[in-house]
Amino acid sequence: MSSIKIDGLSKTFGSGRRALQSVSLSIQPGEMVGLIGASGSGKSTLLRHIAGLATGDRDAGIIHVDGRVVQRDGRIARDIRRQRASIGFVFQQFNLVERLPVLTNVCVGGLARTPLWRSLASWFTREEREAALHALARVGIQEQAYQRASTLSGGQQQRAAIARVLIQGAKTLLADEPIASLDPESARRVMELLREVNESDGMTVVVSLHQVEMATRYCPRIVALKEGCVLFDGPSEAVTASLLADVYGSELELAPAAARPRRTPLRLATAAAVVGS
Ligand SMILES: Nc1ncnc2c1ncn2[C@@H]1O[C@H](COP(=O)(O)OP(=O)(O)OP(=O)(O)O)[C@@H](O)[C@H]1O
Repeated sequence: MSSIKIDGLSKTFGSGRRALQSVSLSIQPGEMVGLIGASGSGKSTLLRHIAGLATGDRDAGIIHVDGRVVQRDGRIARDIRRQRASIGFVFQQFNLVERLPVLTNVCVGGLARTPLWRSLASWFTREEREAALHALARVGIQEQAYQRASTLSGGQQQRAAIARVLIQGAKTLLADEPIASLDPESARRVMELLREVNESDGMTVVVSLHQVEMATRYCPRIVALKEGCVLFDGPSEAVTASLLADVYGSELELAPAAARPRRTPLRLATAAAVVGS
């Protein structure tokens, strides 16, 4: 059974903009997939649809996660709250409640299993707190557990967000440009953490990234979107310069040299050179 199965998903926004066009994908349990594409190609829209945070066009598409329907023909499944408990979502901007302690933010990951009144009162059991501390230790920020989330660096906040997904007990982790606001070292640590969660816990990870080099380094499988369509779906080793030129087009041409993909694999550097020349 696929971890994520998407069949014929299309999404047209009110403006008439077709953000996704007949997208079909099948992702197996334990895969780590990098989602790449130029700005506006539909990466965030696709991730939000998988998580049931947005609905596709009517009569166009069905999404299963762990064998259960998330949405069908533009309608969200009735049991979506239960479904969401098994889908972790990490955002570019961390989505922590800044005035609350890190520990509370992480405990909230167990929300689906917690009665609403207890969550609202920020009242968690000792077991829940211990589990949150354990998750914080795993992501390497246990010493910050009692600080307000706002006092953490960007990288630490993103690691807290991942700890929250660990508490959630999610089988699938969707990460929407999780390193876009981070410095290179923090970005590397977050990507290492995603890989660790993927390999040690067998969690399925789908991560959208602007940095092609990061995507090919950490994700064995790459899915490239262009104008809402799947342009490429294959192993990262098969990502070539000409593919990148096709995926990014003028965006790659216009990007400052420092922002272009560099280094390994060699063909990525070639892509920048070819397209930028
Ligand atoms: N709420 C919305 N209303 C109207 N159009 C939208 C909405 N959200 C996204 N779009 C459009 O859908 C297309 C896909 O957007 P999306 O954010 O998924 O792209 P992306 O690949 O994630 O881009 P980026 O890398 O810049 O974040 C874009 O043309 C965008 O303008």
